[in-house]
Amino acid sequence: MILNPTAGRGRAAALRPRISRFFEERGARAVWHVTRRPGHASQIVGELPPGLPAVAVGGDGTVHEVARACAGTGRPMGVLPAGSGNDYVKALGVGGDLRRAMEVVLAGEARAVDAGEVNGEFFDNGLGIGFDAEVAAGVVKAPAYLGGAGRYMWSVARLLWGFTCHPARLSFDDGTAVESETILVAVALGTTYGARFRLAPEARLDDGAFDVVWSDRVSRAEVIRLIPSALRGTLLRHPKVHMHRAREVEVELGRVVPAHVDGEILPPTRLFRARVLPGALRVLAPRG
Ligand SMILES: Nc1ncnc2c1ncn2[C@@H]1O[C@H](COP(=O)(O)OP(=O)(O)OP(=O)(O)O)[C@@H](O)[C@H]1O
Repeated sequence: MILNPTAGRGRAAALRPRISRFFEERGARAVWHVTRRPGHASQIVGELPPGLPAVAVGGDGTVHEVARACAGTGRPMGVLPAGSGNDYVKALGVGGDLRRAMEVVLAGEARAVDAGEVNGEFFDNGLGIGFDAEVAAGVVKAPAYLGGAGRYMWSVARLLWGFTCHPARLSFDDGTAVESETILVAVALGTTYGARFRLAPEARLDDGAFDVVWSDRVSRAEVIRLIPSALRGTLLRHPKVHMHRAREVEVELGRVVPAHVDGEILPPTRLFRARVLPGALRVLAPRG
């Protein structure tokens, strides 16, 4: 168990006795490793005996660090949701319920799923460029009492007054290229971003491809109307929202635009080259 004690605003640490008890009662023993700083989870996993499963106990930041260290090694990764954002467990088909997630870790099956890489940075859930990343960066300023999804909504609302669309050229590995002025580009492996927003409702973790989602130029009123669609997962029905499935994508922006992978902010740049790493991760997922 790779526990980030700060995840979920400190709530993750308090889950430890409950998790230990669950496994003990079923004849298994949880061995705990507690992270001390950002990046520590990857280091801990790198030092575990080969083949032993590593279970991320935290939010998507912890999953990102554990996944990065497991990718390409054959080591299975489990996830126990204990953060303020728990997007990856939704893509896995586990959901946000801790008890169900513990059952999957104990009795699920190891499945190969895709990961991604952009400008040399690993990701397991998605790359977001533009509005998405500005929202992720703004979440840290939101009042703590709002909780995960509430803090994300707070950041969305705050940004609506000043957002701009970004000139972008998207080139895909099948030779297709499009130019647009978009509010964001999501290069998605998983379905869900920012705790609740289903930006890529049709994405599958094991199809060997990204679902790349972008928009035409949109006004503030249109963005406000798009938010409920993003929450419901019906975004792709909107005529100004587009999706293309690709193994590789290059996104060139007219100017430097903020971007993130799995919620972690990337160094500023105008050019993003992303490719799928097919089947690079083994994850503990529900059987069948
Ligand atoms: N001991 C630690 N002290 C401070 N930060 C840590 C520690 N261990 C891990 N971290 C960092 O905490 C960050 C947030 O973790 P995580 O995403 O798992 O939790 P969260 O509550 O869901 O956070 P978020 O609100 O970002 O979704 C990660 O980027 C990780 O690098």
